[in-house]
Amino acid sequence: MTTTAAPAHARTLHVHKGHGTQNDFVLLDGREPGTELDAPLVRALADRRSGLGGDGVIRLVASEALPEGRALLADDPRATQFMDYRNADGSVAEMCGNGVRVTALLARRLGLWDPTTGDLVLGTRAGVRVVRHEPAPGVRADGTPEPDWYAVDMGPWRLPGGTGGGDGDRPGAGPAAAPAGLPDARSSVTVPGLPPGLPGLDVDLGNPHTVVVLPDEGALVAADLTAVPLVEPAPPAGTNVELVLPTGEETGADGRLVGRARMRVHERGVGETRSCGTGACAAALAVRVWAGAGAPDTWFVDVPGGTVRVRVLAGGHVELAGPAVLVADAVLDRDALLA
Ligand SMILES: N[C@@H](CCC[C@H](N)C(=O)O)C(=O)O
Repeated sequence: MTTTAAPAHARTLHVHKGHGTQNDFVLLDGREPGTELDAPLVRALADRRSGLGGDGVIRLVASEALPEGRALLADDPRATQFMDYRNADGSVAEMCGNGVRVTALLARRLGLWDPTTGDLVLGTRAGVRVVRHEPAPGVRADGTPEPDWYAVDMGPWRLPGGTGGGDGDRPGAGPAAAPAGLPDARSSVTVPGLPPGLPGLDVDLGNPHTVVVLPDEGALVAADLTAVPLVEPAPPAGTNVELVLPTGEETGADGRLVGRARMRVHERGVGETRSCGTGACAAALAVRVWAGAGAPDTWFVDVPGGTVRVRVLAGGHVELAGPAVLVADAVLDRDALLA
């Protein structure tokens, strides 16, 4: 006699879909049953043909539900919520800058965060991240407001050798737009469409990045990011590769210098995406390091999906700000999704 085991999970799965500058995510409310993530479920949700589609999948979950969350809570009892982030290929990543903003918006929608009462303190595998709400920066041509922005203290950044952020890490290696022969280059990066073996600077934002500064727009357009770039020596846990083109500096409203750069990115575990928040931070930091003394502390980074702002903060931290948007609530057929 055979018996039919009861399904381990409900046959439906309630999810949310959102993006930050078109870096898009499927999000789940960890309070709902059956939302524990594993690689097959993540891949199915992120699939753009047979699933809902996304660059990553995020579960907003009580920190006490995960070992990584419990470890954070011991150090910072404010971090009661945790961003469990996975790349589209099912791999676990330490951090996602755009994802933090969209997770903050989800926490707000779910009534788990009220920005009028204070900042959101969110646990991640890279540590605690503090999120501040910024009102919509402007209105669109049709008069409707742009989406609200969220500014995230992304914590400390690190260059090769474990050095932290700060002025002491700016050797003044020369103009940002002239990367050849930079003494800070620690990796050699080969991307189809570009000359082989370009110098790349490794920047740690909690997750790994390798930044290549390009000389002109032609190179930015010509780069073929359909395949994983070759980075040598091979980073042990892989890396996200940013191609960045500094496009100018201007004086901001407060009289301080503001830099601007364009970026394309190949994300570890995903492929080319239309934005990467940690990548934008890495790109701005690399350009600033290479530009040397007097380079701006604030950068606007233009990506295919929009614009984010990166600010170097005192104490070796960096801040990422940009929009967050939720576009859908959906109920999926779990069996069909995983079939
Ligand atoms: N899109 C994210 C980064 C996501 C993780 C990355 N692919 C990795 O594996 O490190 C961002 O906005 O930072």
